[in-house]
Amino acid sequence: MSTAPSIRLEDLTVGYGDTPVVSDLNIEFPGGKLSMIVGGSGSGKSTVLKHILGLQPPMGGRILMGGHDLGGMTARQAHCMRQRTGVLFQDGALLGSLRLKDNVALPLREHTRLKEPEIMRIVQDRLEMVGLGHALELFPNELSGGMRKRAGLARALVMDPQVLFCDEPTSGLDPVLSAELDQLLLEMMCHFDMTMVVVTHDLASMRGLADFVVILGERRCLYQGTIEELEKTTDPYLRRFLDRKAEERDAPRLTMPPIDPAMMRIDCTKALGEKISIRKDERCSK
Ligand SMILES: Nc1ncnc2c1ncn2[C@@H]1O[C@H](COP(=O)(O)OP(=O)(O)OP(=O)(O)O)[C@@H](O)[C@H]1O
Repeated sequence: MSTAPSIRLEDLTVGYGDTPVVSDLNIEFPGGKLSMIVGGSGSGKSTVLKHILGLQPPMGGRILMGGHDLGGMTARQAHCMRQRTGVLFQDGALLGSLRLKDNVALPLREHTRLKEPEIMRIVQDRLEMVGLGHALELFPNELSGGMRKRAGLARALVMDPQVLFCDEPTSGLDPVLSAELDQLLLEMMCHFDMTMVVVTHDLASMRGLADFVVILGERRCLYQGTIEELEKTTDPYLRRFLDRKAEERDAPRLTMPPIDPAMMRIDCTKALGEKISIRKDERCSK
């Protein structure tokens, strides 16, 4: 049974200035599952993600993570929430002046009191998980596009997140690398008990990965539910999304201890209550 938080959008309207991009979203991304937001270019996928990440205030409605209203949080609660949230940006968002090991270590140095040897152990561990155990000393410009994405994933996972957001993780990758990254995301879902929300254009990824799908278009939510239900739809607009071969979902089971809560700078269990706390067990419970 997953302890990862659900993310609920209630009557959410998002946009810029006075112009709504997507209106009246009522969606619950289930806790411990992998959800995908898809839709045509300009349908508002990134805008919705930006709002869930708290980078923009909503025009209306609210966003709840694990039952906590993001709009009503204290600064301390918001800090804790961010600490438990990983984000994989399209290009990995690595700092060019830092070696890979230091890019991945950044959140641990910022948010924990862990000593350097322990930080390096975790960094090495995460980089090995994404297949970059050999690349600690490299700078971002010495990595391929696929490696940069995997490095960004290692950094997004270094704080043992309960929620991971990915913005177009397979963009710019060829089909083989895309499939490898999909497989890696599945492995990470298994390894970390977390809620993952992925924005994508990639229908093969959607079919291969998603437990829950949201399709945006015409300034609203056109579909929310499972892939299985989506496959049965006769809606002409939605049928356009359904023209690629499904991929096998088969994630290996991995194990690794989480970061000791005593090593966190702020006790988020106290700040956020029981609903959002550092997990101690229940790996791969799905
Ligand atoms: N910072 C901004 N200010 C004003 N309008 C914006 C801003 N960012 C995006 N938009 C507009 O919001 C709408 C939705 O854009 P958004 O990037 O969310 O779509 P998307 O579905 O992610 O598109 P794509 O798949 O092409 O990345 C577009 O009409 C875009 O022009």
